[in-house]
Amino acid sequence: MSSVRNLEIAVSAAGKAPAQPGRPKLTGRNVNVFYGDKQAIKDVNVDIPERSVMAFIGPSGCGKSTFLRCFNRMNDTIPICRVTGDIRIDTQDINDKALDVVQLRARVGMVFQKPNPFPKSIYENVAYGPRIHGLVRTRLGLDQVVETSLKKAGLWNEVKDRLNDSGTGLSGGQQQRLCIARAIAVSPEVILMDEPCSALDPIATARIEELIDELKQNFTIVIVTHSMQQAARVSERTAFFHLGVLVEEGATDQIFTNPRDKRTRDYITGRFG
Ligand SMILES: Nc1ncnc2c1ncn2[C@@H]1O[C@H](COP(=O)(O)OP(=O)(O)OP(=O)(O)O)[C@@H](O)[C@H]1O
Repeated sequence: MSSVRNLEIAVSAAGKAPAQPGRPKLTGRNVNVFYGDKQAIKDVNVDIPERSVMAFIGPSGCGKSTFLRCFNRMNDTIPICRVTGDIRIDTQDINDKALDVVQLRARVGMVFQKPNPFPKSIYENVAYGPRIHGLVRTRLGLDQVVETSLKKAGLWNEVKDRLNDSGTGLSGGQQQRLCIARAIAVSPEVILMDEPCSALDPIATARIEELIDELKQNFTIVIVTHSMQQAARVSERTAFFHLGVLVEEGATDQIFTNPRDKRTRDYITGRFG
């Protein structure tokens, strides 16, 4: 990366208010993740403050997505994957065998790299979660949740006259906002975002970034991104991973302007990765 680009990242990050971490919403202590014999996450400790945005950055394959998936037990869906350590939402042990994973995933929603609306109407995409979780029992209540969720996701004005059209017929950026509305509809506390803009053009990306900025008033957001500019723009805190290790975590402006670790400095100045 050129020094000019790096300077742009630093300037963008330095313009943010200094981030004093709030009360931790998510915590990980001595977290290790294995795929068979291969260790993907090595003894990671982190506190993720509530109602803020934390970005996970680092070179491809360093374990960002693997670690993100620990917070809603999505790694359970990979048979060879094994997670150890203590991972909590508030004081609740996420890996507690007695914990209802469906309920956990309502509390900790997820938005994926590729928008993945159900092949159903726009309305049904948003209404499905509240209905199966029994959050709303009347049609009027459901209408209200659909409208509120689409408004919070910044999509209402674009779709309000065609709620019965298929969600898959929307543009990529609209589909991603529909997926965010779907996540919001079950009133989560946390939204995990795994490279949510990587399939989007710059305008759709800017729209999602604005949305993230609004959503952090109410939700704790963790975003995996390959774009350091994006991390600098949207996050209060940034965690840099390398080879499965959380090398450095701190206020985003500190990570981009004054990293403590040489590996972080090398990555953000484009010397590797
Ligand atoms: N389902 C899987 N089975 C086996 N190994 C896996 C699986 N998923 C990830 N890995 C391995 O775990 C390591 C971390 O992968 P992960 O996808 O978490 O990294 P990442 O930092 O998110 O990468 P990227 O930025 O390329 O998405 C890699 O070595 C990867 O090959």
